[in-house]
Amino acid sequence: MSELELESFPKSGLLTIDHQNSQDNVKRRRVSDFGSTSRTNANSANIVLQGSLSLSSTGLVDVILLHDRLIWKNTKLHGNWDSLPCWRQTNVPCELPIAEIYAVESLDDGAAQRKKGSSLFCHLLQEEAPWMNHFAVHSFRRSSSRKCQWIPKAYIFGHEDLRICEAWVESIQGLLDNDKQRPKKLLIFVNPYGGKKAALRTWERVIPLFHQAKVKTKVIHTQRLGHAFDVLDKATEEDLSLQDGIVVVGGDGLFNEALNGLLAHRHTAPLGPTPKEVLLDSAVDVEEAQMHTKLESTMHANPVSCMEINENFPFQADLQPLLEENSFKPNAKDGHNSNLCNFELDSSVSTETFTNFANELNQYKGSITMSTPQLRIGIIPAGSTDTVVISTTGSRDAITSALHIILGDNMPLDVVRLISWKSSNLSKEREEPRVRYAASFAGYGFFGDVAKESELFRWMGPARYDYVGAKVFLRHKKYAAEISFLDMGEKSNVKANSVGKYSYQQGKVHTKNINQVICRMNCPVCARGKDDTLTNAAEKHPIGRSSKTPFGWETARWRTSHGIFQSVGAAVMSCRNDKAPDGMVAHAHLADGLLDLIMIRDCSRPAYLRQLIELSRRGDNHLSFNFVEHYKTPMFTFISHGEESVWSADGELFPAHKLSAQVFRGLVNIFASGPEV
Ligand SMILES: Nc1ncnc2c1ncn2[C@@H]1O[C@H](COP(=O)(O)OP(=O)(O)OP(=O)(O)O)[C@@H](O)[C@H]1O
Repeated sequence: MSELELESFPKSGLLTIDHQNSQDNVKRRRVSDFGSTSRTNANSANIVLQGSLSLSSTGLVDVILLHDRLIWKNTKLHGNWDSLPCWRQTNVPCELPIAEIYAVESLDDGAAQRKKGSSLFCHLLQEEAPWMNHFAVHSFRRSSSRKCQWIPKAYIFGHEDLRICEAWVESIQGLLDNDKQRPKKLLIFVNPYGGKKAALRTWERVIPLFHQAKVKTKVIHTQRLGHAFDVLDKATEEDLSLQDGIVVVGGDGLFNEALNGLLAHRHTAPLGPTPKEVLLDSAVDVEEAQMHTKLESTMHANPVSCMEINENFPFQADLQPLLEENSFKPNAKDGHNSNLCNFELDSSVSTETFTNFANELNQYKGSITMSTPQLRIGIIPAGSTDTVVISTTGSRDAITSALHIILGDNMPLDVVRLISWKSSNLSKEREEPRVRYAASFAGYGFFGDVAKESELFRWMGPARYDYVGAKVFLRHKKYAAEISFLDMGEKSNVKANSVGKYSYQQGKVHTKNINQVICRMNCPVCARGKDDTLTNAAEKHPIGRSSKTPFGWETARWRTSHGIFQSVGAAVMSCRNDKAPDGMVAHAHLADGLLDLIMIRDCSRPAYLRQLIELSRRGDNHLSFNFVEHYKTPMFTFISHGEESVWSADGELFPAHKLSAQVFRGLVNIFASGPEV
């Protein structure tokens, strides 16, 4: 049988049930994936079931169930299925991807009566014969006014023969069950304390969706800070293997706890480049500080040596020649004050050395020692900012998030590992570093201070960030620090050419090198590195860039920035939020293996205010201030020289003295598919 034609449809009953083919895995295709060819492949091999049914608000329809979608058409319209130009004229979607059906259920009399209140089909029910049987196909529609928001929508089909309804339910349910990505069992953490303290109500709103989809849930109401972390950290592999995913009903803080609880003892990777081991206390001795800066830069110039140094504290004698070889010069333009010096060392990393290091990290990238490494984390937003959920689904809506989870959406997410190194001048013995993971944002200086102080005002709810932000801004503190990072050659701004002053760039500047692709569903940038394996890692950058790309890894080099900063931010994702709908860093990606390092140097209050407003309103595309440096990097190290602030990593506060950070591409999987628009 070639293309299906409407005339070939039966006027009642069932034609075909293809049980054999219905065992195939469901193709996870969304409406947007079908394109113009969508209706041309309805051939007999694809058909699971077909027949005539009644559809609420439409009347009698001819229906075909394919392996990847459900198609129906009003029986009054005749002609070839391929050449129907005005399907949409009925205002009813006629094609529903299986990947967008979250549940199917028989409606017994009771359910049908309950549904009578629904405007969509009460009319039909009243007009239909009383012996009519019904079943509901639960899907969603996309909101026309709110980006990426999904609204549940039920399609009520009916037939006078109960067995026919049951056959349809069974067949559709079979296809849903065959989709192995859909979770069957979930562990849920509800934080009654987060955001506006509405998490319990939020959870109650979405429970019916999970019931309809027959997803079993085990719910834990968190009792205290760290509760979710402890549960997941202490969970045995057997406990975890019983779950298909972890869901948090809360904010970024609770998500961060779950993330860390899963990774703390299960992720292993070499520690990578470290900040220097000796404190440069307040940089009183500038000469000494410069010497250490030189040494540090030398270490960074050779990452493999750097890792060896980790093992052999304090420094190896054989580093000395390397140290002498490297040229080191203060940046003369900025050298008007030793404390404001902007030292920079451009040391190209040899291809071989870098590839070795990249391979080593790659080797450990996926090494989560968990029996269920594909365990996904989901978020139902009930926090104060909900950055992670907005950045990964495009919407701050509990129902939308619940639907993503039930449908089993899956995407990898970059995670940055932050290591806070503790050591003191008095004792040169190394202490155990403190390790923490973050998926959205880590910040120092202004950002750290706001995160720290806002905890004292939690009773204010989400408004605490505005209040504390204003307070910290007025204090206008500055911090001496040194940041070394692997510059991937994608920068959105020039280096500061004057420290302590500010001036605005004219027009659109310095964005030509930055990747302008906004991260969305099926993002090509995030997809680029998916096939990385150890075997081809030598030919590819660890973050997935081909060596042929203009700003690929052959241009990577270590840089060191040294001076007075107002804040340092590391954004792992775009950090969308209500105030900045495109994200604080609009061009950041969810799974490209890079973070956006934004260093804001000393500047006047008005300049800083303007920069903050620009950053929060319009994102990084407009960071055209010359006291702002913005680089994409997979790793950096940080040392504070003077008065300390704290690092805040997704709300978790860190001692700030020495820190190193590496991004692990796609380290965890989440229940999301990226913003659709
Ligand atoms: N019962 C509880 N009492 C006190 N704190 C709790 C409790 N349960 C969880 N917490 C802690 O509350 C912190 C914040 O929670 P959450 O992230 O859900 O909300 P939020 O901070 O308001 O939102 P956001 O992180 O989006 O700004 C988490 O770190 C969590 O550990």
